Amino acid sequence: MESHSVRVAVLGGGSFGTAIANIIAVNGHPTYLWMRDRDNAEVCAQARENSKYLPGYPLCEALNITSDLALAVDEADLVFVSIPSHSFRSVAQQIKPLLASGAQVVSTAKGIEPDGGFTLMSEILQQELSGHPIGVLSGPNFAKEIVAGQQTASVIASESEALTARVQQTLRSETFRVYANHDRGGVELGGALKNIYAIICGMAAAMGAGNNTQAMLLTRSLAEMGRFASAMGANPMTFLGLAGVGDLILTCTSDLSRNYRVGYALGQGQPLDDVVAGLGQVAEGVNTLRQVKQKADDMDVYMPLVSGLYSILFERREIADVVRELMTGEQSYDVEYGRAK
Ligand SMILES: NC(=O)C1=CN([C@@H]2O[C@H](COP(=O)(O)OP(=O)(O)OC[C@H]3O[C@@H](n4cnc5c(N)ncnc54)[C@H](O)[C@@H]3O)[C@@H](O)[C@H]2O)C=CC1
Ligand SMILES: O=C(CO)COP(=O)(O)O
Repeated sequence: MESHSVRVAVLGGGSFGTAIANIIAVNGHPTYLWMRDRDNAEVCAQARENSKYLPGYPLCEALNITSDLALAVDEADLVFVSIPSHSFRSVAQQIKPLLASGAQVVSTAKGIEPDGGFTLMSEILQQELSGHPIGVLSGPNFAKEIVAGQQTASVIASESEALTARVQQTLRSETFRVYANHDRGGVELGGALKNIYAIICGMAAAMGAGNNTQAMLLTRSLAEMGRFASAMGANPMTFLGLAGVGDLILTCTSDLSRNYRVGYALGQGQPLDDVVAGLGQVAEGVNTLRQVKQKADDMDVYMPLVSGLYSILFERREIADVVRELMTGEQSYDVEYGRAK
């Protein structure tokens, strides 16, 4: 436990923000969970439960739940931004005038800014909150399993050793373990990219894919992730860690994943807009697919699974035709880090 208490703000009263805020409050640190909706904040504070996102899981009595952003952020030593990528920049801009100097800021979002510039969430924080130490938290972390007390590991990535040490101390518990990594870009890309492949694996499962196919998809997904990350200057070895293969396996094999559920529904023939609208939570993989497809084309990075899913979701191609094309295309190398194809 950190020698003194750390004042923490968690922004975003959804599944993941609520889960990590609760851990930190249970650990005895003054913790504020900010959610934008005042009525929802008051109901959660009274009920000591986030019934919309994590029904049935009581929240620590010491956890402060508020819709007052200034109150939440004021004098915070450490701020977690658990806001979906579509609104991430606007929230970062809102806290800019409120942050104490030296406050450390950590993104938990696993997405890419939707404006087509391929901006990562930590890059948004750097742009909007320059001068503040920045980190990224990612890994195989289903919020529902965290609050259920399942043993979980996560990774905090930052150039700042002080930030990684503080996050490790603030979040650690008997059921939550945090590993450090210096490759912030690689950890962040891992968290974002895996959501694309979760959609693919959910779709395959809905269509009756067996274990052979799931194993092939997981392996070739990892190959594409490493190839793309290398082209982006990240360390491909990062993808052998929790934010890479760890989160890929988790999210591609469980219907606890929103992205997996989107893919499954698509595999059953449901229209994308209906599926996303019916989810009630964020599924970052749909936007990430658009951004990664564009970036891979721009950089001429070979990502057949990304291109195949893109053609199904946005070019109305039949799944069966795309699968046939992928299976009968040019055969290449198994492990090809450093090779173009
Ligand atoms: N780092 C990790 O291991 C994990 C990260 N995540 C990521 O963290 C982010 C949040 O995920 P969840 O909490 O699961 O999403 P969620 O869909 O459960 O909740 C999103 C929350 O953001 C709020 N929100 C949306 N737009 C907003 C705005 N403009 N201003 C203020 N609040 C706004 C919503 O009201 C909701 O409370 C996502 O990018 C997700 O991929 C999710 C699970 C694990
Ligand atoms: O990132 C997650 C688990 O690590 C949550 O995945 P989904 O966003 O697909 O639910």
